[in-house]
Amino acid sequence: MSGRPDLPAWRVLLDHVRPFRTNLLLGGLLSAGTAATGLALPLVVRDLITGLAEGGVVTGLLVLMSVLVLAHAAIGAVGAYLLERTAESVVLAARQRLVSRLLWLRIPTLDDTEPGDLMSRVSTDTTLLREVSTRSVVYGVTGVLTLLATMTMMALLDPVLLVVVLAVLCVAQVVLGVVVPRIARAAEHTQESVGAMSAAMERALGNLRTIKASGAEERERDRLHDSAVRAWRGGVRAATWHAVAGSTGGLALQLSFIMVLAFGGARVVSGDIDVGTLIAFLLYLYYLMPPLRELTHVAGQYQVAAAAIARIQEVEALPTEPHAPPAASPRVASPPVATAPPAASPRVATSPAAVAFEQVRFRYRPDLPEVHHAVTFEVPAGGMTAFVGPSGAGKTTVFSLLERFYEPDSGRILLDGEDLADQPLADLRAAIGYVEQDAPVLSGTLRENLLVGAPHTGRAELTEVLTTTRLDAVVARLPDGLDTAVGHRGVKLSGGERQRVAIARALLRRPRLLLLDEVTSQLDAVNEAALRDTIADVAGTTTVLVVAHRLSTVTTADRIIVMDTGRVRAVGTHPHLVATDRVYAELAATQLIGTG
Ligand SMILES: Nc1ncnc2c1ncn2[C@@H]1O[C@H](COP(=O)(O)OP(=O)(O)OP(=O)(O)O)[C@@H](O)[C@H]1O
Repeated sequence: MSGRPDLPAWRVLLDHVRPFRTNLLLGGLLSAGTAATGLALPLVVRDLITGLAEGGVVTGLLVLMSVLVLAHAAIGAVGAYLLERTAESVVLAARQRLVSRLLWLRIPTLDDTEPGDLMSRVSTDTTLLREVSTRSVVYGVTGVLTLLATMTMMALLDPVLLVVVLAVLCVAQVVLGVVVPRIARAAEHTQESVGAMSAAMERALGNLRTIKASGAEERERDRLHDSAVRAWRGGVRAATWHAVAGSTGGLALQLSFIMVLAFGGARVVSGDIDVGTLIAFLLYLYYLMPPLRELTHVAGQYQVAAAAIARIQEVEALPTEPHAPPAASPRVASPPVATAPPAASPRVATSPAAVAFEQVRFRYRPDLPEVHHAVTFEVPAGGMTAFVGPSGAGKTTVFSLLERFYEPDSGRILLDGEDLADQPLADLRAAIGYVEQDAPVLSGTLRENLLVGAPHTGRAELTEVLTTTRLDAVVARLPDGLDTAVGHRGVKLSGGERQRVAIARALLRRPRLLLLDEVTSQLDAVNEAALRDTIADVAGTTTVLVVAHRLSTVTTADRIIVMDTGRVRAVGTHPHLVATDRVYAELAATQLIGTG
């Protein structure tokens, strides 16, 4: 399946339908079979009536009629089921492909998109493929075949009258040529508005507390109503053009009828054709009506689907990260822990990683100022290293670059002396435990949250991590323990509990490199001290990098890297920096932690 946005919609549609062509063909044939059994029925009825009138035995015909009725119903049901199933399968495949793409989107791409809009492409736009991918294909094909067959019969009867009909239909075609693109534009507009509405909805419901606290419900409601009205307007416009297209087709046939009557009458008078031919021709003209109506409808449907396909194609064209599962579990330290089972301790089986930045320059987007100006530092394997410095200095960016959420513009980032750019992404991320600044917790149960990155964790290991992060008391307090649902973004937990859940989640991955971004900001003094002990413990077997505003968390660090406006200003231990670095000394002084 191609994600090229320049492909015409019909090519993309064919790509979507191709995997299901056998079912589609079968469904189409069964639909034709249903029509055939339906057509055969009147003939049997005619024979039956004739047979009855002549006093003959009609048992056979009655049986045949029953079989035809049953076959008609059964074939019709199976055909409809197959077509509907195929349509659902087309939608399912499109949704699965989009989901697989969205989860591997590159973070810079995600920074520039609205999640709600992307969600509406997966849920709403894919639904629009349903109708057009099966029914419309079948009706389109049968419509064209019927049209050609009928026109052939008309040509055989009187080619001159056929030319008259075609002339009228050509005029109608010109009108349709104007109308159909307008349906497309209206559909495009509707889908965009539905996307905007989903984005606004996601923004509102995802931040309802902030909106309520800011008293902004009415403004948000107006914004949502606006999007809904825009979608409605697009829908109404599309319906209007659909109606114009439908009546143009009908009108063209009525006009053809009048023209054929006039021209045909003249040809009968002049003796070119007989009355019977004219009547047969007029009957065929009426046979044209259903396929023409179907084809006009299909053209409209196609335009709506084309708008949805364009939006789906945009997602398919978004850049994604390469994805392959991690090669193996994180690198094992030598000698491996042979005496104790691996589940006994979450943190002894891996070897710590060394990290280095070499002249790293980075900006988030080409139009934004540089965030890292030749950042250089080295962190040996093991121990704890803290990043401190004013807000906006580029500390979190160090972590984002280590996770390869973004790529540096120049310079190198090394893990154990190997350039990150040369390491498979999945392996790299498997080696890193990352606790983000706002400690995100996913909706679901506490257990799901803890095990999201390490689903095969043993009970002993989980219990140990819960104890280390002091979550055991929290779990004991919760009504369903680990199986308690934590709510959207973990709203049912306190800020400090969320931070500890995020830390436990990272520890359970047994990282070789642990990145902790502002993880003590919401902890009370007791829990902060406990976490300090945990970090010190972890730092024995894992390289721990910490971003901290509170210097109390980092005074015991093995080294502190002071960053300022995208540069490394100084590196050293707390006492060394207090004595030698003005910015650090000021930070230490303002936080009243003493300078010793
Ligand atoms: N996704 C992003 N897109 C664009 N600019 C960004 C993005 N993330 C951060 N920035 C900018 O990059 C700069 C450095 O941000 P960073 O988060 O690394 O700073 P920080 O030192 O961690 O700050 P803080 O201590 O406040 O968390 C800031 O000016 C910020 O506005």
